[in-house]
Amino acid sequence: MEGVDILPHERSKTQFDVDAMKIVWAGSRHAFEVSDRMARLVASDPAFQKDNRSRLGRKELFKNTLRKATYAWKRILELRLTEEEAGRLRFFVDEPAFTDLHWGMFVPAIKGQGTEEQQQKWLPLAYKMQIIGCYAQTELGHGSNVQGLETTATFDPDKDEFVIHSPTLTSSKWWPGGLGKVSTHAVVYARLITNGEEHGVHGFIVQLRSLDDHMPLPGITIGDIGMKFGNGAYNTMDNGVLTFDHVRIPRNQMLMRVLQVTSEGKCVQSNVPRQLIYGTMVFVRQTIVADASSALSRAVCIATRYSAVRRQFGSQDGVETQVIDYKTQQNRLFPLLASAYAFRFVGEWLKWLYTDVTQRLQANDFSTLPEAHACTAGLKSLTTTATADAIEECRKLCGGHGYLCASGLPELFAVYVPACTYEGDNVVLLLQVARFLMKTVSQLGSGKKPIGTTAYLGRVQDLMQCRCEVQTVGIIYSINAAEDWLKPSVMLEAFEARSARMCVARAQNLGKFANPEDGFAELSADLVEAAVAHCQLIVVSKFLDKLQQDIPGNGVKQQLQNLCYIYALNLLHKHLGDFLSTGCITPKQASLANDQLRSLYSQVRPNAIALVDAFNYTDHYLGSVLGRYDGNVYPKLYEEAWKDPLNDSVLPDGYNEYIRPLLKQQLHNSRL
Ligand SMILES: CCCCCCCC/C=C\CCC/C=C/C(=O)SCCNC(=O)CCNC(=O)[C@H](O)C(C)(C)COP(=O)(O)OP(=O)(O)OC[C@H]1O[C@@H](n2cnc3c(N)ncnc32)[C@H](O)[C@@H]1OP(=O)(O)O
Ligand SMILES: Cc1cc2nc3c(=O)[nH]c(=O)nc-3n(C[C@H](O)[C@H](O)[C@H](O)COP(=O)(O)OP(=O)(O)OC[C@H]3O[C@@H](n4cnc5c(N)ncnc54)[C@H](O)[C@@H]3O)c2cc1C
Repeated sequence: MEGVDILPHERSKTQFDVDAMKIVWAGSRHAFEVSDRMARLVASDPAFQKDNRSRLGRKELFKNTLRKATYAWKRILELRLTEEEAGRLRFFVDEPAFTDLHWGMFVPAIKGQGTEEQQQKWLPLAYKMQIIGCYAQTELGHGSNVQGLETTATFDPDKDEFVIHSPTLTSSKWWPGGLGKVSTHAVVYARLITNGEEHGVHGFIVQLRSLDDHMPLPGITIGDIGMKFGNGAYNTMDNGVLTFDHVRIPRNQMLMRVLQVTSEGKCVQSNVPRQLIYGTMVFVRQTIVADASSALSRAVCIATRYSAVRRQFGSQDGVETQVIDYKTQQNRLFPLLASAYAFRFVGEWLKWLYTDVTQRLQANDFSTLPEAHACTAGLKSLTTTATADAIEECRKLCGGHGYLCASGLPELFAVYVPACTYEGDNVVLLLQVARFLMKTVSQLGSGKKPIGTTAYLGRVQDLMQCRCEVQTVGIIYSINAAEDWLKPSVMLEAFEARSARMCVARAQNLGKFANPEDGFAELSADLVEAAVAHCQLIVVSKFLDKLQQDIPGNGVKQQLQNLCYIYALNLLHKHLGDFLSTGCITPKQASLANDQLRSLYSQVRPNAIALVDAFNYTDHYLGSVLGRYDGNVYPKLYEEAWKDPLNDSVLPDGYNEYIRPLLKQQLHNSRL
């Protein structure tokens, strides 16, 4: 069987209702319908063509992005799309652009940190795109350490204005997307100074460019920071540099939900916590988790379809084996497939958590903010690291052809990998989670019961005390056969115990230091491991929770169960050292877990193609010859090669200048 016959044959083996799975993946029938409509709209419009991106020079590429982004906006208005539809349309256009920062950070910053009055003034302008905004926080010399920003906003009571200034080279704003060439406005983060006193970092709405001729306003120097990793990729974005030379803005352009500055320069703290200044980052981190499942599922879809099409080495009847049938390929690919689903569900849950904390904040209940911060920071870190690694693994899973731009994977990797850095470097964010965990553990003795995602720390403490005498044989008695690993309570217990024990052990080690900050710095690598264990537990537990829901569709739940256990058992295998060294499981139980994992791979194998079809990606969105829905890989790859500009002529440019003289010289020398 060749090419176009393979994937239909694979699909005929499916053991579940793919249409029902599509709805589970999308989150609801409504979400599925919106996504499906927007994906088709984009795919069918030649204006959104994207297959030439990697061949364009920077200027052409950027102009092309401007064209697409403004055309997308025109279509959004013409079709009167809802906010949800517009978001999906931009998603399927699949080209990083200034609009991501305008809608994704500038608008949320004003919503989250602006007063009612400020929102009323600025949001309508932003909603109509009469102003275009970006989020200017990071500086050349300071990114992770927000408290270390140098830009100043000094209040001048005589004029009722703030003076925004960049005192040093290192205080230049550096990186903000959309800043370099497009934004007319920015939310700029700067140290507030009133009456000679410092009041920490706050956000200010600053106009950067004239609304008439787009020229930078007096005192503002602005430009693009230069080419980034990869061809095409994130180079569609104008990440920018910006300096201020005593730029004046009215007092009412400081975002004042957290702290108000009066006309006398007095600071009045409102009843919301200071940390809300970081609120936009919490919001964006939550969306980045949802995006991780999109990027990962896209790579996995390409690698899975291609692994079914690709054959290597013989079988007795002369037909080579589909590479997807090799256990090694399954062992690399299926955990990534499972992770895509796992991240989807934890992303759904995180969205719920974010909505919940936002509603509480509006009612002046700030109690869940630390947990929301820890969860968004930790899950952003966990899912983006795993996704970036997974995209690269998918490229390798596609062998040599994965290295071709036509596979779609090099560009996907180049676009995706900065997610490990932006919106908080992943290690820095895990250290935030570790701080939260250590604080929680330190409060256990005081009788304060941990809640939410840390509730298990209270429970497992009890468990550790009452079963300490049997620790050498593992704390989970009930695993005596491979199938025992398929019990949700067993899996949860193993992950909870591992995380709790790692946290408690780290807390005990911290206690040995006279100065806790010294201890934290010295043990930070260990603390990061505990934070990872905690975040992995959250993902596993939210997947298990998902399975408790009513999931309609023939065989759908069974497939999700298989994926959930593959996700968890693969993690267990990868982090076996943690599980064994903390005495949570025995080597025998670990070996049973591996047996179970292999058995699950066999169950997923006939459904693999349908499980990636359930993502409902159009060929346009996938942007991959290897991942085509019809599996017609080789003829299309062959066709694609001829489109390369090098093949425009038989003889390359430079033949007469270089190749011909070289060959002639060799000929001449050989005749001597
Ligand atoms: C396939 C294509 C995919 C495309 C994907 C498209 C996605 C599009 C989205 C975005 C595009 C990219 C745009 C990128 C934008 C940016 O990068 S913007 C800049 C982001 N910058 C950062 O994230 C900086 C990271 N640093 C920080 O967050 C902080 O400085 C810190 C590390 C948290 C440290 O803060 P601080 O110095 O103040 O330190 P602490 O003393 O540790 O904390 C004080 C207390 O505050 C609590 N805290 C900290 N942060 C928060 C928060 N965000 N919310 C709530 N609370 C917070 C902290 O826990 C301390 O609490 P405690 O005192 O009770 O212990
Ligand atoms: C594509 C892209 C888009 C971006 N868009 C924007 C934007 O729109 N607006 C904006 O304001 N910013 C933006 N940024 C900037 C981004 O937020 C920062 O790059 C990010 O916060 C990391 O900060 P940094 O670059 O200073 O890294 P650094 O903090 O300098 O990190 C360097 C290394 O030091 C380590 N490190 C740092 N601190 C610690 C610590 N305390 N303990 C242990 N290790 C540590 C890190 O793990 C890392 O390995 C963007 C960045 C990129 C790459």
